[in-house]
Amino acid sequence: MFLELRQVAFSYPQKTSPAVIGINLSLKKSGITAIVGPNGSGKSTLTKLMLGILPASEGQIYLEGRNITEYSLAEVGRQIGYVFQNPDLQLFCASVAEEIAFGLVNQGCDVATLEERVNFYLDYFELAAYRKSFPLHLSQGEKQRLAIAAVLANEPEFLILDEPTNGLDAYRKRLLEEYLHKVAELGRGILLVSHDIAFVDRMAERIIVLANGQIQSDSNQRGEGYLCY
Ligand SMILES: Nc1ncnc2c1ncn2[C@@H]1O[C@H](COP(=O)(O)OP(=O)(O)OP(=O)(O)O)[C@@H](O)[C@H]1O
Repeated sequence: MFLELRQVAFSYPQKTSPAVIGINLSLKKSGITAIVGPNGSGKSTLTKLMLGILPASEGQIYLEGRNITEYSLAEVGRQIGYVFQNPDLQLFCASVAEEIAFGLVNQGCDVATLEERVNFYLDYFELAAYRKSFPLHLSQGEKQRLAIAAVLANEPEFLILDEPTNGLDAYRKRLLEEYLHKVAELGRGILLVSHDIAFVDRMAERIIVLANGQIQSDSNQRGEGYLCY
């Protein structure tokens, strides 16, 4: 298993009830899984636990068989690409092109590959006209596309995307879907957190429903009303 959670719970300080509790979950390295559930059901908290951003209050989380507490955040980041729910928290470079190049430069990517990849992602996500712009001056949908492009450009083995369709119009959503399907076809794993039921319906082969911090259902089956939460 790529990720394994055993009896995981997490409580935010000064909160009386836990944000997530009793989570047992295994994720393979391939395939598209979605986590859905009402506001405040613990979806983002769960993804932050999987990334080691938050420490579990109870239970264990294993990444490729090793306890997540044994990894640095940078080590987890090399294995799991994470698109934040709010792109403003993710974007920090001086220009759009630098934002896409940042992870690749850190990986020691050679100049020719770097240029090719940055140009590819600028083109695919229709950001080429903004390559020299300051990322935080883009529109919400452009920022969202940039945040996604910057993570995809690193070509991580596994991707976690928190509300990736936020701010995207129907056409850009379709482009994202096509790209994520291609990523999945390459054998890489994708975990989507989303309220966008039509998007989840088209993308995910496994759907985990969270309610009150607990897994309410976890299914590959698509029975009638499976997404009514
Ligand atoms: N930094 C924080 N400090 C205190 N409580 C928090 C914090 N972040 C989240 N919570 C609480 O933890 C619970 C789970 O929140 P979380 O953001 O994980 O839910 P979610 O399912 O992702 O919600 P949404 O669909 O609105 O994004 C909620 O009750 C929320 O108020």
